[in-house]
Amino acid sequence: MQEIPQKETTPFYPRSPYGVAKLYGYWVTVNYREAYGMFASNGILFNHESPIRGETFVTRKITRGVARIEVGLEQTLYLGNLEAKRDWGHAKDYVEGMHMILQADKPDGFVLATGETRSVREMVELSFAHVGRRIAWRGKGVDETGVDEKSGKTVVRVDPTYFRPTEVDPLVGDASKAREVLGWTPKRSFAKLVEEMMASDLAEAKRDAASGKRTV
Ligand SMILES: C[C@H]1O[C@H](OP(=O)(O)OP(=O)(O)OC[C@H]2O[C@@H](n3cnc4c(=O)[nH]c(N)nc43)[C@H](O)[C@@H]2O)[C@@H](O)[C@@H](O)C1=O
Repeated sequence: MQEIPQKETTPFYPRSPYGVAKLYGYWVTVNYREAYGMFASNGILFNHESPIRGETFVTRKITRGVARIEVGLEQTLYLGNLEAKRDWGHAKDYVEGMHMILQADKPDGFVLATGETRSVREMVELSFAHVGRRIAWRGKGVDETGVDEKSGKTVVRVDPTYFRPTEVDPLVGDASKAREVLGWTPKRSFAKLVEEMMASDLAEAKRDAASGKRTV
């Protein structure tokens, strides 16, 4: 990581082919703006989540997994790096931010982020707390497990398959420019985001349980 927190002027250091490809999009936008005077802006959006987030991204994987464990459809949630930290915001705030970027007086580049980080571990604890379960962590590294204090069952395990070859740690944004120039600030808290995702995934898990659907 080149600078913490990351702002518009922080040098890019992409850590995946996907990140590398995004830099093409970033610079071609700058180029069209500077070369042809087009209203072309970049939004540099940190992680933004919601109940309709894809099931393989870690926030949704956690809320969906916890809900399915709660209704008895699954036993265990397998995760990668529990210490990974992200700046997770609510997608609705980011969509509002994108709209504001396009209404600005002039085109430019803006970081949209909450400025707060949480770990995967915290996300797990908060999600289980929504169904009244406290997690006790036992062991270390790949052998670490999360035990539901109420039932004594192991509900979280580490699977190294999910480790990233080049982890970005910690990822946290500074959205001061968006606040000062556009008046954008995220309105929805992390706790509210998790609450919304858990409510949605619990409803879905209950529907799946009622219809006998047990697919992962
Ligand atoms: C800003 C950026 O945001 C997103 O990309 P991402 O940050 O890679 O999102 P993610 O939810 O896959 O991983 C978040 C963190 O969670 C850790 N982690 C632990 N255990 C598991 C695990 O079991 N699964 C996954 N997926 N991640 C895990 C993993 O190591 C990583 O540190 C996209 O919107 C992307 O489009 C984008 O632009």
